[in-house]
Amino acid sequence: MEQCKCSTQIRGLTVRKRDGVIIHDVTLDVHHGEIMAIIGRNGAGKTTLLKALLGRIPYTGSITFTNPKGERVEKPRIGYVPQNMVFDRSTPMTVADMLCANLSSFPIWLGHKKEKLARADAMLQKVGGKNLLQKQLGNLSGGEMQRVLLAFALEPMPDMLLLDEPVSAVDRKGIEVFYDLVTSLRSEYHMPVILVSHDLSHVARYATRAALLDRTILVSGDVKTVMDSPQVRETFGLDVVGGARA
Ligand SMILES: Nc1ncnc2c1ncn2[C@@H]1O[C@H](COP(=O)(O)OP(=O)(O)OP(=O)(O)O)[C@@H](O)[C@H]1O
Repeated sequence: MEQCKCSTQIRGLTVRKRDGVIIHDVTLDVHHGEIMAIIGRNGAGKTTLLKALLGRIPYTGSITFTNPKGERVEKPRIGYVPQNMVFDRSTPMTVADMLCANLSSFPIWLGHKKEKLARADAMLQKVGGKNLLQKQLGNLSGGEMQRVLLAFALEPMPDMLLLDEPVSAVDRKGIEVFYDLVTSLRSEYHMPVILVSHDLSHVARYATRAALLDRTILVSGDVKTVMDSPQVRETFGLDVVGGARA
């Protein structure tokens, strides 16, 4: 499989909405092969930063993607696992319907072609969800839904993966399985991952670098440096020792 390619350079990124500035002058580099955790209080602008990276909202400043040779990549493939997915839980739609719809323009009510179903199954196997194919979306647990969303984000294999609080409503075992998967994607495909999280112990355990955002980047660097910084202690109001609550 082709190795994932994109590093990103964010320079002077500012997002404004009617009520004023949401994020201001954000400058950050994320290199391929690293898991960059974005941490910060509620409303600090973390999701807004991801939306700007996805090109879903207008911004000023620049976001540049480059391959390992330093060449610019104009349209990188970016996989996104959102904070949550709002949908009608009574929908008869199955995981197979969702994944196959992503794989073809064939209307799902006409059934699925065998090869698409096999591919959807392979996508699920990659994320440890091999028995989920025929389940209805409304019957999935939080952890199962996260795996389906991850499978969805990985087809086609992206150049960069964005995860927004991917483990809310997921139990401890499910969280570990999810992060182990993300870690293996990083090592197997050298995929850069940007992870928004409130859980500092997960950040300490799984991220390679971190940045504290509060409308702008207050501190960034290796995880320990960021965790030990006065800015993080002040924001989260706790002693952080090696990334865990003291
Ligand atoms: N479309 C919008 N219009 C106006 N304000 C918005 C819009 N989207 C977000 N905001 C505001 O921007 C701020 C940052 O929101 P954002 O969702 O990026 O924060 P966050 O750090 O991800 O928060 P949380 O940790 O609570 O998920 C919030 O005050 C929010 O109300």
